[in-house]
Amino acid sequence: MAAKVLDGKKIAADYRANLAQEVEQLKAQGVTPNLTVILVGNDGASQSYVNNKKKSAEKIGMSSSIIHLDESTSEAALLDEIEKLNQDANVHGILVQVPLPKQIDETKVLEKIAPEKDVDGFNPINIGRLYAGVETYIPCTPLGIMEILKHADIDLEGKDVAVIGRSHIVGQPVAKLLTDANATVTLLHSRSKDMGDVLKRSDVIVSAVGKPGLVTKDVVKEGAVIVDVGNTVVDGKLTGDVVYDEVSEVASAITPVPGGVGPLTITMVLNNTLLAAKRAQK
Ligand SMILES: Nc1nc(=O)c2c([nH]1)NC[C@@H]1CN(c3ccc(C(=O)N[C@@H](CCC(=O)O)C(=O)O)cc3)C=[N+]21
Repeated sequence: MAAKVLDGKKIAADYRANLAQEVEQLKAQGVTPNLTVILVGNDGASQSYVNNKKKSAEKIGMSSSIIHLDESTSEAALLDEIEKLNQDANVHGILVQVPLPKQIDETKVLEKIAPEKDVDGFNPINIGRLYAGVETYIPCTPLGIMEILKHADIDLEGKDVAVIGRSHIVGQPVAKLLTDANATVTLLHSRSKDMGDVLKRSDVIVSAVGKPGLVTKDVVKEGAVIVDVGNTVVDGKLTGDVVYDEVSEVASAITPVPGGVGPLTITMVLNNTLLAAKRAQK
C-alpha cells in the first residue's frame, strides 16, 4: 500500500490561519507582533529563505523587516545591530540567518540575542532552558516535526523512534521532544554502528542529515512513519535524505521534500514570534 503523504504545505496553512486570528486579537489590543531578520552577505538561498519569512509574517498580519548587512560586516557591527533590536520594544522576534561569514563568531552572535526575543531558540540560554524543562523558545524545525507527527495519527507512546543526525538545531532537540512525548528514542549519527538494524525496527524515522540517498527501502519497517528533514540542492532541485519513491512503497506515512518539514519550520518562526509578543505584554 502506498504511504499517506504528510502534506506540510496544508498543515502549515491550517496552522497559520489560527496564528492570523491570534495576531488580529493582539493588534486589537494595540500590539503588532514584529519579526526582524538579519541577513549578512549575499548567499542566494539565504536571501530567498529570509524573504520567505518576511512574506509569511506579513501574510498573517505581523510586521517584519529584513536588515541586510554587507558580506564584510565586522562582528562588532553585527553585535551593535543586535543590541539595538534588543532595546527596541517594537521588535518581538530577532532571527539572525546562519551560516554567517567566517570573520563572525556564530556563538557570540547567538549569545547576544536577548533570550526573550530569540525566536529560533538558538541562544545557549534557551537551549539550556529547553533541557531544564522551563519556559523557552523551542527551535522551529523540531517544533514543526512534532506538529507533522500529530497529523500522522500516530501515538508516540512507547514507540521506537530513530533520529538520524545530532545537530544542535534539529537532531538533539527533536530527540528531546520525542522523549518527552514518551517515545523510546535512538539518536543515530555518522559514527553509529548497526544503523540499519536500528532503523529496521523503528516505528518512526526522522532523518536530519543532509545526505540524499541515506534512507532506502531496505532499512524501513513495513508501516513506519518517515519524516525527511534533509534539504540538499542537487542539480538545482531541493532533495531530502530519503529515497522517496521506494520508501513510500513500505512506509505508512511520509513527508515529501519540498512541501514537508520546510513549510512548518517557517510556520514555527511565526508561532514563536507571536509567543514573544504575548510574553512581552506580561
Ligand atoms: N537562524 C536561522 N534560522 C533558520 O530557521 C534557518 C537558518 N538560520 N538558516 C537556514 C535554515 C534552513 N531553513 C529552512 C526553512 C524553510 C525551508 C522551506 O520552507 N523549504 C520549502 C521549499 C523552499 C524552496 O523551494 O526553496 C519546502 O521544503 O517545501 C527550508 C529551509 C531555515 N533555516
